[in-house]
This record gives sequence, structure tokens and C-alpha cells, in this order.
Amino acid sequence: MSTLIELLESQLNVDVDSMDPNVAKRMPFTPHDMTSNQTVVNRQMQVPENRELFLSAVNEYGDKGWEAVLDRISALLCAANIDNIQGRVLLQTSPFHAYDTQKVVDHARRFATELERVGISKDRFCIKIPATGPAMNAGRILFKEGIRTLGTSLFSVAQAIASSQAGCLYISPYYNEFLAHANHKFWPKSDDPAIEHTMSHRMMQMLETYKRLYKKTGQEQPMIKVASFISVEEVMACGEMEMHSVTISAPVLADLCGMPAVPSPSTRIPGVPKVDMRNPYADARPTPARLARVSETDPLTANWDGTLPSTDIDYLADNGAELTKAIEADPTTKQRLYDALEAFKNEELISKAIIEKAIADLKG
Ligand SMILES: O=C(CO)[C@@H](O)[C@H](O)[C@H](O)[C@H](O)COP(=O)(O)O
Repeated sequence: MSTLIELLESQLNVDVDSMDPNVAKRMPFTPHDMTSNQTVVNRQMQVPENRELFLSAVNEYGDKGWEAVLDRISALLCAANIDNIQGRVLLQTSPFHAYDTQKVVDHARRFATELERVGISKDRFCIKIPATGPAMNAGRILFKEGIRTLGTSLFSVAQAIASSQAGCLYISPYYNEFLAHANHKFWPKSDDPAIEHTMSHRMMQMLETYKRLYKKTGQEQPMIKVASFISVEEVMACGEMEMHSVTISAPVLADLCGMPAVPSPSTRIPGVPKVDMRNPYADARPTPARLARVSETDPLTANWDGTLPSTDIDYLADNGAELTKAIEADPTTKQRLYDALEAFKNEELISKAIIEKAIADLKG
């Protein structure tokens, strides 16, 4: 074992948060999943190497409108990388549909059709849906159709419980809020994020809640795929926290691939070998002693009284009314979810403008 990325892969599943095939190919092992979002698709469809792919989608689907073209491009970008990963490709439904169950279902079905058209079957893809009340209801419908989902833009235990009730395969808590990437004033930078990062507390609460739910019901729970990293220390902390997977952007991956796996204060080595991902909750271990108290506090809730959301609440009933209520009552989640959706909307609008121009050029 020579680098931090290899050490990490022994503790959890490493994924790429990039559609660039070179990112996956540069890794010293085959990454598990490939995640994406509106930013990632927008960036990747514009690189010169994908000009032909882009124009072929415009030619073929231009008459159906920009959304159909974007879905087609997204599927083609997945097809271009499927052989470089061992798990699933993930596409995210439009942020504009976040509060409309039927629109999320329809978009996920369109993605499924496009992915199957390029030869990617249901066991090789997963659809990202935002963890809102209406979108989680879509998750439940899609689950019955064999389309697996990931609850994303997720910042709270209530959203995590709702994702379990929806039958999500994964959830993606964002370690850092969206704004922190561009403005480090929003980044709780730390050399020991597992203990000190403000989001670690909620992530440990999510994992412990799922472990309890598994014990109580015997039903598999969503696996936790942590996203939105800024530092190497945050990624390595997930190994110690026994998260199931991490999806890492190209720059942070490059750092991890270049760092030797030697103990240092900011990378708490060794962690523990990964659980059996075929049955992760049956194989779950107790919380490591050093982190035993992390879930007992929540710095993101002012004057938290120590009570976790009840797993007996039906968060999906009545169009997700209880989840909507829980998000409203939690200013951190409300703000971060809003910021993430707005950022993704912005990116989608950029893609829309580019595609519409290409359609007009073609007709012109
Ligand atoms: O949620 C997942 C994976 O499930 C991620 O793709 C997640 O969207 C991203 O890590 C964050 O949104 C940060 O994205 P970016 O600004 O680095 O493109």
C-alpha cells in the first residue's frame, strides 16, 4: 500500500465526482461509482473532446427540445465512462422539479430510458433526487419500478430517515455546504474533521440511526456516500467514521493519489477495513471509541436538546408534509438545500442556453 487513496479504498468505496474518463483512468484502482450533477454535466459537455458527442445529441434530439438533448448528452457521457468504473453511474434530476413528485418520476424514467438505450442497465445506474418531501415520494415510486435512487442535497437526519422510507440505495450528505467551495468563510476547516467539522455530528447521527433501524427492522438501509469535500483531511475522516463511500472531485483525488500513506496528525491512520458492501448494515461495527461522543452534539442546531428525529414519523405521507415541516424547522438544512438547488438551477440554465443555441444554429 503506497498512497492515501489506496489506504482509503481499503476502508470504504472510493467514487469519482467527475464524468471525465481520464479522472477514473488515472486512479491506481478502478473506482466504484461515478457521480454527477448539473455542474459536472455542464462542464463535461463543453470540453473539446466531447464536441462530436454534443453535436450528435443536438442533431438527433434537437427536434424534441433542449431537455431531451441534455438527457441524451448525460447518458452518452455516462456511456463514455462506464467501462472505467466497477459500479454505477449517477445522474441528477432537474433541480427545477425538486418540489413536484410527478416531474421527478418522469425525469428519472427519461434518464432510465436514455441510459438503457446506451446499454447501461438498471443495476449499473442510480438516479439522484433531492431530499425534499415531494421528491422522496418519487423515490418510493421509482423503487417499485426497479430504478434505484440516491437522496441528495442532504443535510439532516430527518432527510436521511425519509430517504430510508423512500427505499433509496444511497444518501449523499454534503460534508461542506455548496457556498463553502467558492467562499472559504463558509468552510469549517479543521485538521481533525471527524471530531471538529460541524457536519460530522449529523453524519454520525445518520449512520447510527440507520444502524438502529436495521437492527429494529432487519431491512437494509441506504448506504452513506459522502460528497462535497474540500480537503484531504475531510475525505480521510470518512474512513475513520466508517461511512460507506466517498465521491471525490478531481483536484482532491489528485492530492490523495499523490500523498504517501504515512500517519500524520491530519490523517488518522489506521482506520478499519471496510464493511461487506453487499450487506453493509449486517456487517456494521460499533462506533469507534474516539468518535463515541460525536453524535451527542449538533453544532448546526442552536441550543440542540439532544433529541433526534423519530424514526416512527412517516416523512413521506401527504406529499412529504412531515419532511417539509422538519426542513422548515431547521434553518441550516433549509438554507443549504436552497443554495444547492439554486446553484444547480443556474448550471442547468447555462446548459439550456448552450443547447438552444446549437439547435438554432443547426436550423439556421
Ligand atoms: O451529491 C453528489 C454525489 O452523490 C455530488 O455530486 C455533489 O453534488 C457534489 O459533491 C457537490 O454538489 C459539490 O459539487 P461541485 O461544486 O464540486 O461540482
